[in-house]
Amino acid sequence: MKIKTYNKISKKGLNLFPVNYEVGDALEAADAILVRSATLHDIPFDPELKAIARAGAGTNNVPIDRCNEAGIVVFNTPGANANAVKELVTAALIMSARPIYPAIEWLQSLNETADFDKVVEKGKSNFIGPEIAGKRLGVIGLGAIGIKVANLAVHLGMEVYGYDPYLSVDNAWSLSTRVIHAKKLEEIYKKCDFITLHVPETKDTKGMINTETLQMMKNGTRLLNFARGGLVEANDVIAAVEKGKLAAYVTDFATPAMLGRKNIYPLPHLGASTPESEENCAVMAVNQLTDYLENGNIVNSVNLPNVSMERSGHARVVCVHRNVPNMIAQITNVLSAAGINIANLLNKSKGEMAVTLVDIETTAANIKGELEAIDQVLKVRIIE
Ligand SMILES: NC(=O)C1=CN([C@@H]2O[C@H](COP(=O)(O)OP(=O)(O)OC[C@H]3O[C@@H](n4cnc5c(N)ncnc54)[C@H](O)[C@@H]3O)[C@@H](O)[C@H]2O)C=CC1
Ligand SMILES: O=C(O)CCC(=O)C(=O)O
Repeated sequence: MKIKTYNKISKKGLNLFPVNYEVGDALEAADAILVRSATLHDIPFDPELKAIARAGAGTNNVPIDRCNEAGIVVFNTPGANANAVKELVTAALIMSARPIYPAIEWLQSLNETADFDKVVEKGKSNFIGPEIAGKRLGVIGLGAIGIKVANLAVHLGMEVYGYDPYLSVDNAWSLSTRVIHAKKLEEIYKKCDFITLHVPETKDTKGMINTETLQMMKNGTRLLNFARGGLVEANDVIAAVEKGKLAAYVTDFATPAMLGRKNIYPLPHLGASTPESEENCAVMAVNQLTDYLENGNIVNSVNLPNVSMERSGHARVVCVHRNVPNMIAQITNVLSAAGINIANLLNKSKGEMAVTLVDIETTAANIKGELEAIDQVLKVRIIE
């Protein structure tokens, strides 16, 4: 198997690939891609490409529609970098209130003088900022990161409002009972002193922070964006900071126009940049990819269902297809016409996509073409 990497991926993960795998950033005709933040939108996919693993959470750098058309499974690593992001957001929360960055900048600019201590003591009055305890924090998106941020903020003495209309049952169990359920985004915008974004960038969330929504916020709101740049209309946010509507904007996703501006604190997409998170993501991504390439099992895919079946029989047929009627019958008809006995079968669907795993008693290399010819079948593999 050839695994093409598009970013620097932790060795701890890469070392888990079977020894006969070729792994590198200059491979042609790759069987799988391992990527962090590099965008794959303009990259043509080889017919051999079976899977893409995003070592991280957000998959908006992967063209999911194109992957669906080609039967390519896209994985991510849910939660693997959530603690790293939570810790940076905690720093950002305090940085947005206490002018730590300008204070350091000012101090660094001082020259050595006899009255250094006096100058420092006098100058510090320019760097007063409020405490976060007792203030209201709105957390938009209560997934792996949002939950950790919300729970921590409760411990820091904040009154926390959470908004997530798609909150999963597992996440609900992990959320502090002291987090107040905001039923509408407006509630967060109107009530909160601090707002932090933890939603994926989708067609629903793109540009959600704009002149209209900023207008609903209290004067002097502090906004944190460690989710995606596309969630905010950059020019509207800059204008809101200029007018003081936002007292601070701290973001992992700066635009050039945001640089050098007072009260805008840009970071170079550092949320997941800890050794622990880089290792967690790489290990999870490599294990998921290997299980798919070796066994057709799927765990943590964003476009295909989870399927895991113990290997039995002689070989496994992996069919990725559209979620339409009569697929199992057509696949098993091809097998039975070839006199192949089925040892086990599993079929699952997710949205418009589905996968069928069939363990068979004999080899089936000769029927790959027939399976591929079935209408709505997107990718077929026979794993011996
Ligand atoms: N700065 C960085 O380095 C990192 C940034 N991220 C970004 O943070 C995002 C969230 O990451 P995780 O918490 O790990 O993902 P997650 O998938 O665990 O959580 C996302 C949450 O957003 C909710 N959601 C989706 N659409 C929504 C909407 N329209 N309104 C409100 N809630 C909505 C979902 O129900 C889910 O609970 C990622 O999609 C990614 O874009 C993630 C990791 C690192
Ligand atoms: O890998 C990275 O550094 C970025 C992480 C990220 O943005 C994500 O997981 O969505």
